[in-house]
Amino acid sequence: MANNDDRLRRTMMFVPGNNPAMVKDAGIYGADSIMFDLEDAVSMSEKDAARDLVYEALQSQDYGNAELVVRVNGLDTPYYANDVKAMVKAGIDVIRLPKAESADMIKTLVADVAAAEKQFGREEGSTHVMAAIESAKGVLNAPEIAAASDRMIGVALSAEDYTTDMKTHRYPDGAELQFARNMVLHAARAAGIAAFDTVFTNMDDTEGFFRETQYIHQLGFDGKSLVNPRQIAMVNSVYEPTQKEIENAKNVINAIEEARIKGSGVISMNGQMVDRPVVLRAERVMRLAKASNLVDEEGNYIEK
Ligand SMILES: CC(C)(COP(=O)(O)OP(=O)(O)OC[C@H]1O[C@@H](n2cnc3c(N)ncnc32)[C@H](O)[C@@H]1OP(=O)(O)O)[C@@H](O)C(=O)NCCC(=O)NCCSC(=O)C[C@@](O)(CC(=O)O)C(=O)O
Ligand SMILES: [Mg+2]
Repeated sequence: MANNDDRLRRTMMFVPGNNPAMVKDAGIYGADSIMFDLEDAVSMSEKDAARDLVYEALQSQDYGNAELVVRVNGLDTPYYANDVKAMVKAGIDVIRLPKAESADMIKTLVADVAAAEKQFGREEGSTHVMAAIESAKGVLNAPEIAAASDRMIGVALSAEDYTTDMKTHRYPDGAELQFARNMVLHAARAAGIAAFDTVFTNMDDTEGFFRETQYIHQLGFDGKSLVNPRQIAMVNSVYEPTQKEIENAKNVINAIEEARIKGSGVISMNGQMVDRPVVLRAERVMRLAKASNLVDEEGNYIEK
C-alpha cells in the first residue's frame, strides 16, 4: 500500500508561483495543503523567477501545519528538471506532476526525485509525489498511475484540461465529468491513496461551488483542488461532521472497545450491526471533527 496516511486533505489551494504577495500570505487561510504552481499559472517568461520565488519562500516563510505541494512543469518541458531539483532541495513535501498519462511518467518523476534527494542530502523517500489526470489517456490509465509508486499520496482530476481534451466544456450538472471522477476515485481507493476533485473556477457562483462540493463529498473524494481562499471555508463546512454524526461515531468507538475487551469484533448498537467498516468510518468522522475543532480531548462535541 502507498502513503495512505491520516493527514486530512480537504483543501489543496493553488498559489501562482510568480505572485510574491500570494506566495508570502498563502499560509494564513488555513488550507490543508498549499500548492505552489510553476506550471499553467506562470507565463514562459516568468518560469525561472517563479521557481526562485517559491524556493526562497520555502526557506523563509512559516506555513504552519499545511502540507506543502508544488505543481512542477510537465515532463516534456525544458523547466521540469530544474523545477524538481530546486523543490527537492528546498524540502517540499509533495511534487504534483501535471498531465500524467502513464505509470512510466510517475516512475520517471520518482527516479528524478530520488536522484535529487541524493544530490542535496535529503532523506531518501522524504519527498512524496502525486499525479494530476488531465486527459482521456490519463483517465483510462488512472489505476496504473495511482499504483505506480509507494511515494504517491494522491491523484487529482483536472477538469479544465480534461474537458478540452474531450472536446467539451464544463456544465453546471457535471455530467461530462462523471466517468473521469469515478475512474480517478476508484484508482485512488484501489491504490490506498487520496483522491482530489477538480478546481471550480467561477468565483461568483458560490451556489454552484457548494453543490459540486456536496456531490464530490458524497462520492467519497478526500477533497478538492482550489483556486481561491474564499473556497476553503465552504469545503470545510461540507466536510465538517454534524453533532449527530460525531456522537454516533463516539458511541461506535466506545462500544467496539468494550466488545474487544470481551473478545468480540462485532456488536449490535441500537439495532444496528457495528463491525470493522463501521468503526473505520467512525474513526474518520472523529478525525474530521478534531480538525474542525468540534470535539474536546475526550471526543465530546463542543457546542459552538
Ligand atoms: C481566481 C483569482 C484570479 C481571483 O482573484 P480575486 O482578485 O477575485 O481574488 P480575491 O478573492 O479578491 O482575493 C482575496 C485575497 O486572497 C488572495 N488570493 C486570491 N487567490 C489566492 C490564491 N490562489 N492563493 C493565495 N492568495 C490568494 C488575494 O491576493 C487577496 O489578498 P489581499 O489582497 O491580501 O486581500 C485568484 O484567486 C487566483 O489567481 N487564483 C489562482 C489561479 C491559479 O492558480 N490558476 C491555475 C491553477 S488552475 C489550472 O491550472 C487548471 C487545471 O490544471 C487545474 C488542475 O490541474 O487541478 C486543470 O486543468 O483543471
Ligand atoms: Mg491543467
